[in-house]
Amino acid sequence: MTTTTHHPQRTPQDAPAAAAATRQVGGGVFSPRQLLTSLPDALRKFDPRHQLRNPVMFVVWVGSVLVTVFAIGDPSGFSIGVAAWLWFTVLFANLAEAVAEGRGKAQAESLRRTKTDAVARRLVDGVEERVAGTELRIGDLVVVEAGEVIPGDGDVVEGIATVDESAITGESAPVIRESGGDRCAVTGGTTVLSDRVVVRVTTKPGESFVDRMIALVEGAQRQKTPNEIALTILLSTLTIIFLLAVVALQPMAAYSGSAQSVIVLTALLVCLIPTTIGALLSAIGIAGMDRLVQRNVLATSGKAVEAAGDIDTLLLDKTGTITFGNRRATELVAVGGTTPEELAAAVRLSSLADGTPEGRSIVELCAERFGLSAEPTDHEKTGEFVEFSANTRMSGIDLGDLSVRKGAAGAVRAWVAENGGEVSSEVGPVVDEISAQGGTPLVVAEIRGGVASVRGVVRLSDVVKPGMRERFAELRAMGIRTVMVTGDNPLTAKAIADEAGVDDFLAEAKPEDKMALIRQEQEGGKLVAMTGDGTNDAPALAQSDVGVAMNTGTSAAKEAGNMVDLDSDPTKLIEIVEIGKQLLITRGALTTFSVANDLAKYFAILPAMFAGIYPQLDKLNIMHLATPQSAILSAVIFNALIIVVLIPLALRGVRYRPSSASALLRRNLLVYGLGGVVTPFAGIWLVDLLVRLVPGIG
Ligand SMILES: Nc1ncnc2c1ncn2[C@@H]1O[C@H](COP(=O)(O)OP(=O)(O)OP(=O)(O)O)[C@@H](O)[C@H]1O
Ligand SMILES: [K+]
Ligand SMILES: [Mg+2]
Repeated sequence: MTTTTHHPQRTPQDAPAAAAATRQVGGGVFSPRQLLTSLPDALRKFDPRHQLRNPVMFVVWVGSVLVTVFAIGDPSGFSIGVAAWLWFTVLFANLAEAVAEGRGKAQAESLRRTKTDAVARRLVDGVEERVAGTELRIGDLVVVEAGEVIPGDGDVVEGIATVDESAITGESAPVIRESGGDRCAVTGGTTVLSDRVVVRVTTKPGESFVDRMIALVEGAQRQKTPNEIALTILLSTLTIIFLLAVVALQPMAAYSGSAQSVIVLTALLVCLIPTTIGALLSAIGIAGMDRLVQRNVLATSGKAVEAAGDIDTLLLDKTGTITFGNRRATELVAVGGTTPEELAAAVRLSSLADGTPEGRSIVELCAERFGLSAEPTDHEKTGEFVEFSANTRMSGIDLGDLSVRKGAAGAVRAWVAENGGEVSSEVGPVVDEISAQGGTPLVVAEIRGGVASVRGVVRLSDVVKPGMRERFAELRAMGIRTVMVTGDNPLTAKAIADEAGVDDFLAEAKPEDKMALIRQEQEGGKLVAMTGDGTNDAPALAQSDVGVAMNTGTSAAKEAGNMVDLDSDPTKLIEIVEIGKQLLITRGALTTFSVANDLAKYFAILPAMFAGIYPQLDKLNIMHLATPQSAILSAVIFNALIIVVLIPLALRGVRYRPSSASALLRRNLLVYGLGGVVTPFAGIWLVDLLVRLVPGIG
């Protein structure tokens, strides 16, 4: 069997770059050709059932039908022109959504290719049988050896292997997957490169990670977020107000002897209701998800992506998130007259059945340094193993009248005291020294012949991932407080916290403490993000507003969170926050633009419409639009074209630079508010120059 130490560690810095290179297929820059390739999908969206989901565009759809009926009854350049351009308005909105969805399709395609029909070697009562991967059920055990594709999602329950996950992560460096610890989860469709593992299947066929990923990037599972629903309600309200305003116009117009036709009123209504944002809203949301996928992050909810834009506090677990997480025994320190050999014998015994990476590394160290066997004798097999848990923070064995425990210093001290023993004064300084250096001390104690005593300390070493400090500084600049939460002791926690550069830390945290800390922050009105990898992080990941599970982590962690980072890079949250902020800003900016745009159109068209009856209004017709008809048609055309013009911005997103919320608001009001007022005047004037050439209009 290989050991984990000699494998190259992939660094979180270069992973996203490599992944991005392979992920350019679907995303990246917008090209006008996408408008053409998405046309069939856009046409399918004319289905009224689809339109109903978007009240603003549904009104346009109904208006188009209405005007078409009238245009057929009384065909003219004007009526046909308005009808055609109203349909174009609906088409352009459909296109925006179809283009956004289309970018995910290419990614989905490349993912589908990983769904090979792998043959599984299922274990039934220790006997292997070959079945199709699609026949696997939750709980099945399968054997996978070097060169074979893992047939389904699951947890490694036996063995250790290097796995090529490039099919999913785009990252070519192999990763280590092993039983017992926080790095046990494997994904169907990835390939085992070395060794042999037994995997317990954790998902049903059709509901695997890749299946869900495909559904996600295709936007098939997209549901409106609470923010989107709120905005849709606001837009619908505006639509109703404008509908009433337009209807109220008619008696006024009739009174002055110029009752307006249904075509004109419908055209006016469509120009006034917020069609720009109505058309682009869904594309903005899909594009946000897409940007995440391109950064190798999978979000299961759009709500989480939005929440990421407003995060105040980020909690990170230590082992496996801030550090690489392959915590290994590197030294044994005997205390109180115990010889190193005696300590090794005791700690080996306590770890023989300990399947965690820590436990196995202890057995390996004892074999390497003391020549002790890594396999239990028949007598040792009769012992009762005490499994490690994050709550007890201890593990060990009871064998006849001998009991051995190893674990966190506090937990083992308490165990010794409970059993009437005394802790040698040598233990404290050793524990403190290991902790101060960022190592994790495991204290080893025994009850032998009825006497409880500490025999020594194991040093577990782990390495902080590079580049953490700079990236936490970036998070600080974005106004986000970083807190490391760990089950480890306060001294170790402090040493690692200092090295990594987090703002604060919480040590000796049990799973429920991590969750309580999140609740406490949330009760103070804060939005909390959490990154973690372990089963003991799962409750906290579920409680947090944004729960990012490391891909290297356990299935429990991945299920509990609402995002998975395929690169297992805890500082990925910086990009997640940026994407969230960008999403919120883009939506805000385009809403501002849309509403300003609509109000401006009101003042642009009305004077031209009524100039015939109220000649004094002609002074307000500052653009000197040719005729009321050309003014109306020009406005409808402009109203449709602006949607297409803004598709690239909706997909790309408004750029986010760290700055205060009020500065950002001021800038956006200036650019998108003022821009929204001015553009229609210029745009309608330009379109009018062309439209007036159409016979019967100018
Ligand atoms: N196999 C083991 N046997 C005995 N004690 C262990 C074992 N593994 C870990 N411990 C002790 O239990 C403590 C708590 O472990 P836990 O997994 O809850 O947190 P952690 O891995 O240290 O930190 P994090 O929460 O950041 O992952 C560890 O710090 C260590 O002292
Ligand atoms: K409009
Ligand atoms: Mg842990």
